[in-house]
Amino acid sequence: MTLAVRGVALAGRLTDVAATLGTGTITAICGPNGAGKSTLLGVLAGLLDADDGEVLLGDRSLAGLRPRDRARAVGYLPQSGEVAWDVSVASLVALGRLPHGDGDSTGGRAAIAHAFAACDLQGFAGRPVSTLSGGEKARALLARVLAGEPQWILADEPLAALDLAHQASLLRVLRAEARAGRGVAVVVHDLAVAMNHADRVLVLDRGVLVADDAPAAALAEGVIARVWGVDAQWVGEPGAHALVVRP
Ligand SMILES: Nc1ncnc2c1ncn2[C@@H]1O[C@H](COP(=O)(O)OP(=O)(O)OP(=O)(O)O)[C@@H](O)[C@H]1O
Repeated sequence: MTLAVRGVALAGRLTDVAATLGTGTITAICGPNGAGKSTLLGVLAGLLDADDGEVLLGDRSLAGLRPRDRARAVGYLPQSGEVAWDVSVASLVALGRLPHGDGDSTGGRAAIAHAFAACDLQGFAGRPVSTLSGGEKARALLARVLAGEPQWILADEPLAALDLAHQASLLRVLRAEARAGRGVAVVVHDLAVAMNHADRVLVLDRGVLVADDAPAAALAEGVIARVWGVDAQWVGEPGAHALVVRP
């Protein structure tokens, strides 16, 4: 089922943005600081109300869904991983089953176990969240999203706090979730990650969607020069590109 924005506008943040995201794929949302990436993700998640336009899940308005149905459909991982209560990692991840109300059922427990394994959290179950490092907490918060088995995973800079191995592992997890039929949209600053791992890239510039295409086209050197104002060159091969920035 598609997730789409139509003519979305939010004063000073987004201007007439329209895009349709498909399940089974990873969409990267890129752009300079302040371009509107987090705002767009928040609108797609139904957490931010746009001044104009609408968000559609399939042919239904996201805003018209009951909160529980919306939470089952869309899992959102915010940029800043604040946890209001100092619960254990096990309790935090189990919260992902809240929209299903089945944390104690066989299916619920299996989903939680899958999320723990996917995020490499074995051994952390009893730890209070306040004692985790930044990267460990980021993995616990992602596990909460995965435990909910949402149709859509919307993640705001999920790689930012992760070391190299856990970045690679997270990208594998997101690819597996996409292969399983979910839709994945991630905000990323690392354009090489978007180039090598996304199926599609949206580029925002000052609130305007300026590219919506396969990575090689959306992140062409000319687009990077225009949007980021940086003289950069792609080197390497498809799937293993690196971006060389000329000073
Ligand atoms: N709550 C808010 N109220 C008003 N303006 C906001 C609010 N949050 C963000 N903005 C502004 O909206 C614009 C887009 O912000 P947004 O956080 O979506 O950008 P971003 O592309 O995610 O940036 P970054 O890469 O720095 O995280 C920015 O100019 C920002 O200052």
